[in-house]
Amino acid sequence: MRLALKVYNNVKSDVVRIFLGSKLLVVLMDADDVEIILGSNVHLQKSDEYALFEPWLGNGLLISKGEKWRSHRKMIAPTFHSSILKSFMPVFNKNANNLIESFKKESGKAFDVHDYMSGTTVDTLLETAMGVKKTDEDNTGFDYAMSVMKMCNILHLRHYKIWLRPDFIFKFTKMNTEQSYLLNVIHSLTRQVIKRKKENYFAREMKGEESLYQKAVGSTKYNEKEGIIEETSSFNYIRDDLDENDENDVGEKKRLAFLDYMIEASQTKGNKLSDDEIKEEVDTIMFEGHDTTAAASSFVLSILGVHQGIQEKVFEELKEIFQDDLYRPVTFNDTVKMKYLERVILETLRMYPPVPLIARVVNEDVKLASGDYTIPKGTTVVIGTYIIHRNTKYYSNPEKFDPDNFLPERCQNRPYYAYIPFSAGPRSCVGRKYAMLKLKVLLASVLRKFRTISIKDEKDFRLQADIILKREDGFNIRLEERVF
Ligand code: HEM
Repeated sequence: MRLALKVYNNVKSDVVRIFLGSKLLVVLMDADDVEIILGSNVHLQKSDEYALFEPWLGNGLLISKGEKWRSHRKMIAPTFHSSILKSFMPVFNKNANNLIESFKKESGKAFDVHDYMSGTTVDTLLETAMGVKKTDEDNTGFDYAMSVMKMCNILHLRHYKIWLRPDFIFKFTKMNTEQSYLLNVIHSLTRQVIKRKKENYFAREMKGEESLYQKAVGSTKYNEKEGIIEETSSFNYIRDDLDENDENDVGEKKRLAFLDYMIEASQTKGNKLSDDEIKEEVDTIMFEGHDTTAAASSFVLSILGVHQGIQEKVFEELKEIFQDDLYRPVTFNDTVKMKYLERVILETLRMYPPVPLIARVVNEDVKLASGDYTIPKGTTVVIGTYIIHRNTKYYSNPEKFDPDNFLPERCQNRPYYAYIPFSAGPRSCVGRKYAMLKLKVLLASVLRKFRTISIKDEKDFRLQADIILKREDGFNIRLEERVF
C-alpha cells in the first residue's frame, strides 16, 4: 500500500489507467471523480473480482445487482435502525467483558491482538445477526465462528495469491476441499437457524404480537441517495429513557437478531425474500461485519500504542464519562459522549481504511470532473480509498495521526467524498452505525482497563492490502493493566 502511495506521488495524477491484458482498469483518486461513481444511482454494479465471494455469500447485498439489490437494500436498511442497535448493547458489553478476561491472561506480554479482535467480533455478530451463542451446548455456534474466520482467511489468500483466483486452478487445491467443508458448516447452521426462527415468528404472529420490523419501517424514510434510513422521533418501542441508565436490556428472551427482522420483512406485504435469500443476506452480514471491524479495532489499539499522549486523552474522556464507576456497563448514552474516541476511530479509518479499495463496472461512458477524461463503458473503475485518504489536497499533513482532522470545522472544509472508509452514496456500508457503536463499546471497555503499548513504531507497520487492509507483521502490542 505504501508502495502504491509512492507510485501515486510520483505519477502526480488523480486518474490512472492500467491494462491487465486486454482488461482496462481506471483508478480514481480525486474526490469529485469518486462522487460521480459512488454518488450515482447508475454505477452500482460490482466488478468481476467479487465473484470469489459467491460460493459463500451467494447473491447477497454485497454482490447482487439491479432490482434485486435495490429491493433488498430497502428491506434490510431499517433493520439497522438505532433502536434495534440499542437493543444489542448488552451483547456488546458482554463480549467486551469476555475479551477483557482473555486480555488479563496476556497482560505484560507482547502478543498479536488481531486474533482476539476477530474472535470477539464473530461472537458478537453470531448473536446479533443470528441470535446464536458460541457457548450453545451443541457447539454449533463455536464451529460456525471458527468456520467464518477460516473462510475469511481463504478469501484473503485467494486475493493475495492471484494464481489461486481462477476456479479451474483452485478446485485442485487442498484449500478447495477445506472451503467446501467450511461452507457446509456455515450454510447448514444458517438454514437450521432460519427454520427455527421462522417457527418462532409464526408463533408470535399467532399470539397477535405486533411486528417489530413493521414498526421500524413505519418510523423511517428510506433515502435513495445515501442508501440509508432516516429516523423519525415517533419510533419508541424500546424506551428512550433506557439511554439514561444501564438497564438498556430489553431482556434476553425478547431480544431479536437481524435474522428475525429479515424474516418479518419477508412476511411483509409487497416484499419478496425467500429462505435462500435470507440465508445469503445473513452470510453477507457475517462476512462484511467481521473482518472489517476486527481490522479497525486492531489498528486503533496499535496506533494508540504508538501515540501515548492521544491515548491518555481518550482515557481522560472515559474517566470523565464513567466518573467513580469506571467499569460499569457502557450505555448508549455514554457512547454519544465519546467524542474524542470517535475522532480517534475516524482518524484510524482514514489512515488505515479496512477496505482499501472499491471496484465497480461502469455500464455507460462516464465523463470525469478532474480533467478531460471519459471512461469507456465496460471499464472496471477502482476507487483508491487509501490513497484518497492520504492526499495533501484534502489533509494538510496526511501522514500524521491527528484525530483533530475530524473536528467539525475541519470536516466542513473537506469534500464529502474525500473520506470514504464506509464507501458513500446509495451502495455505502449498511452496517456503519452498528460498526461505530460496537467499536466504541469494545474500545472504551478495553482502554479504561488497560494501557496499550505498540511493539513497533508506526513507520515500521508493514501493511498488506487485499480485500481487507491488515498488518503483515501482525498487530503486536503489550497491554498493561491500569492500577488505581
Ligand atoms: C469498520 C467497519 C466497517 C467498514 C470499514 C466497512 C466498510 C464497507 C465498505 C467500504 C463497503 C462497500 C464495499 C464495496 O462497495 O465493495 C461496505 C459494504 C457493506 N457493509 Fe460494511 N463495513 C464495516 C462494518 C460493517 C458491519 C459491522 C456490517 C454488518 C453488521 C457491514 C455490512 C455491510 C454490507 C451488508 C455491505 C454491502 C452493502 C451494499 O452493497 O448494499 N459492514 N462496508
